[in-house]
Amino acid sequence: MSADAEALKTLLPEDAKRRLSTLLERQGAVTVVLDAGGLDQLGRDKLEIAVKAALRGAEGVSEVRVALTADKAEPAPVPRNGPRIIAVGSGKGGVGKSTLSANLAVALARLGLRVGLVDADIYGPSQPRLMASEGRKPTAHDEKLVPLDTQWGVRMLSVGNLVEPGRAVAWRGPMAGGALGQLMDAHWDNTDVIVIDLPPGTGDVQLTMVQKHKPDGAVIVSTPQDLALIDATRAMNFFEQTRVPVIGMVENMSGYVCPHCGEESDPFGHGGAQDMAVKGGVAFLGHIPLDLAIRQESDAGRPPAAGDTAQGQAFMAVARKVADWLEQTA
Ligand SMILES: Nc1ncnc2c1ncn2[C@@H]1O[C@H](COP(=O)(O)OP(=O)(O)OP(=O)(O)O)[C@@H](O)[C@H]1O
Repeated sequence: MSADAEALKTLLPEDAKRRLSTLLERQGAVTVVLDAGGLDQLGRDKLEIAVKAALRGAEGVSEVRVALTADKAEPAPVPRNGPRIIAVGSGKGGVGKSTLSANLAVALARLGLRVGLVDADIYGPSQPRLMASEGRKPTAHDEKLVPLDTQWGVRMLSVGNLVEPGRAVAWRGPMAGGALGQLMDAHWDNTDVIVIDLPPGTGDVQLTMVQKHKPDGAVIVSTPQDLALIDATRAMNFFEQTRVPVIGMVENMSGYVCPHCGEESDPFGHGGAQDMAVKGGVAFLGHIPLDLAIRQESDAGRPPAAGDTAQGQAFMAVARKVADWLEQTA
């Protein structure tokens, strides 16, 4: 552990020091994992607030994320025989993370895998629209949700299928964590891989999700713009800190193909994410063009990856690399 992290540990309230499992610091972003065993909701809230208050003012700290886990005495997670888990993350919203997640799931299914899709983007669930399951409600048996079937062979669960649109927006961290737990602990038998569409950013909800459900790997989506790339770096650091291997980076909205004349231009630049992947030592999984057809088809609930258009091929190329990674790390 670096000297900075050691110094930060001394600033924690006494109770938090006793409960500390991990404290990591990277470029001003501090990740704190605490054992919240025996605490009720009020106690958990107080602990989280106290830790954030203690560290936020500290020199060089720009961001504090807190994850509260169950009792420390609980056995460490054993290797699962269940589905592999791939988290799709981004440093910020609007870069096409949900679009990529849906199309990656459909493309992996086309490659012959049995695929599940979990929409963990609880504050803006868009998978029901992208996967044409709006208004459908999953059933439950044995107190576990049964994923919805879709016409592309991908089974899915989204908070958007559980609550009325807009209702989840007011949820606080623990409620959000509970809802995500239900989506993950569902009947995912006969599934090879679950693709999780994470909420944008690198905050507490993402941290809890990653701590609790231990993805096997992460795919990071970015646009080629400089600002988006700064955020993508944060996402990369986040997965590194939480010990989730980064499978690679996808550059979305890369090169604009004019629907009228077919000419290609680069409104957001081109290749930035690829350069960053190379510099950061992570694999580059491919470019997805900025193409009106992708938005129109996605909005209409027809994932482009299901077709053989140029857009569909771009998603298939990314999925092939992810499938290779899954095979190599099996
Ligand atoms: N390659 C693309 N070409 C054209 N439009 C795209 C492309 N990728 C995504 N979009 C559009 O951009 C918008 C944002 O995409 P999306 O919802 O997937 O992003 P997000 O990163 O998941 O956003 P949020 O963080 O808000 O959930 C959508 O309208 C989507 O259809």
